[in-house]
Amino acid sequence: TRSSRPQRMLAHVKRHAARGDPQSVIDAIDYFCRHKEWAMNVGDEKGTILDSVVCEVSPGAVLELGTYCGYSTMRIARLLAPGARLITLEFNPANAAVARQVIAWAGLEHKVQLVEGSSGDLIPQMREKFGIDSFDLVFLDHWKDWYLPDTRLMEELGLLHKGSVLLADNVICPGAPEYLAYVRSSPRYDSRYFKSHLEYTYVEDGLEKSVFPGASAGSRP
Ligand SMILES: O=C(NCCCCc1cc2cnccc2s1)c1cc(-c2ccc(F)cc2)cc(O)c1O
Ligand SMILES: [Mg+2]
Repeated sequence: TRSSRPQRMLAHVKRHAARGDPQSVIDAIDYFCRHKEWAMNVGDEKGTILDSVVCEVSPGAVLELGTYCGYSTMRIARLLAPGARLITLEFNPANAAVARQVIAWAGLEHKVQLVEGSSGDLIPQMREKFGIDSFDLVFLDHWKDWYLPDTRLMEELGLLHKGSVLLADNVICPGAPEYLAYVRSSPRYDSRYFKSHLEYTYVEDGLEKSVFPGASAGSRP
């Protein structure tokens, strides 16, 4: 049967990127998506903003919701300190299979744990299955109407600590209006919009960076 777009993307990576060189894999995917076939990676423009947030937070524990082909997974993992860990969740097994190969081609598999399944099922298992106490950084890039319920779930499970950073892709296109309203409305959330463009296009999109206030915030002093 006809190959899938992620499979064609992987073939392009194997042909044009150097094994063990994450930047060459990132560049190959950007070239493929800009000049051959559009795909929903965070892309180079928003990717630069993602990089700057990762460097600023220098997280020990990162959760990525939505792996797709592993593009943002690599952008994050290549910047992690030794011993820091990235757990990334992907719902679609075919995409997960491509992502594993992309991440391996970049030589980043030892920094990344890719888990297949839905965030609603997996987030409650983070402690028992992955020994995670809390996340320093969460990159939200999965179903847009799941950003808010999953954020509430992480709050309720105590998976966010004071200063944890949430970085959400696509808050304009396709959009996550309920999530935006939530993180922007609470006076104690420190939320900021980084205006950019939908990957590989001139359409407006952006990333919302929200610093979690700590469980006690919002209650009376
Ligand atoms: O849907 C998008 N990403 C989500 C895929 C969700 C699959 C998963 C669900 C799930 C549940 N639990 C755990 C893991 C996961 S992974 C998406 C779409 C566009 C886009 C598409 C067309 C268009 F015209 C304009 C923008 C751009 C983007 O940057 C995107 O990220
Ligand atoms: Mg996205």
